[in-house]
Amino acid sequence: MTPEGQDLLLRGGDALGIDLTPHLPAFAELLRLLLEGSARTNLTALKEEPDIILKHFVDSLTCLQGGYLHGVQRVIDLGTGAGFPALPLAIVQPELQLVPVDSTRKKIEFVRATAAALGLTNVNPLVGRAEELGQDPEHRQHYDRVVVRAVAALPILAELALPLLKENGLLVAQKGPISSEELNAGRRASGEVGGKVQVVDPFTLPILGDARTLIVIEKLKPTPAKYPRKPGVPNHQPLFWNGNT
Ligand SMILES: C[S@@+](CC[C@H](N)C(=O)[O-])C[C@H]1O[C@@H](n2cnc3c(N)ncnc32)[C@H](O)[C@@H]1O
Repeated sequence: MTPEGQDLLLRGGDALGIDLTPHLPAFAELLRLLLEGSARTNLTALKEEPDIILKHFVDSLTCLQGGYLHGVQRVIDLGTGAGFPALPLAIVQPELQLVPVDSTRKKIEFVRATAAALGLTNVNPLVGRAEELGQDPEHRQHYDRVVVRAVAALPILAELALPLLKENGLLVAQKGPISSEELNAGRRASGEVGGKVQVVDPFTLPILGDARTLIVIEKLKPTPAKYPRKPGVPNHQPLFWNGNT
């Protein structure tokens, strides 16, 4: 990582109240592996150092705002892609037990190899679909938190994530700006699957100023057995929602 990149990362961390100085070597290695992996296979659209630092590393850490991940253990990252937000979280919060999940095997292979190279023993990646894990007794009602960044519209996320949570567990969703239509559908869908939207927090990404929204949905009661529906159905027939994802 260049000195300019280090400076960006530290400034981004400062804006979130996190001193990333002790983690500079891990993030530098993550950057190197991501650039190397992206040259071999299509892992992420971002290829430039400043973009990766701000839009992947710092952006991933914005889900620590509000303290929703403090004092918890089992955290599943649905649709982790190349490992975001799971890998930055695992670096900064080693006490979290993280399960990054993606339906694309090559992405999970990258996450597994990268976690091993970084010595992150708190990361257990899994190839799978959220719809299947949500009906698997090993995973259903098993997690304290679900984190999810840039995967689907809110009503879809509610159906995919809530079955995986223990009661009083939280879905922490990192999104861009959200329309009132999507939010209303997300509220109704959350109620349908046993949860409630508790927090809608608009903020801007440090340094770049891009609009972001952190949404927290609490699971209040068990999710009806019919949810999540079969793979693909939540996306094609989202609960209470006809908009674009
Ligand atoms: C736009 S990428 C976002 C990746 C990562 N969260 C990030 O912020 O960089 C969405 C990822 O979600 C995965 N995905 C979408 N639907 C999924 C599902 N139902 N189960 C598991 N993975 C899913 C895709 O394979 C893709 O890698």
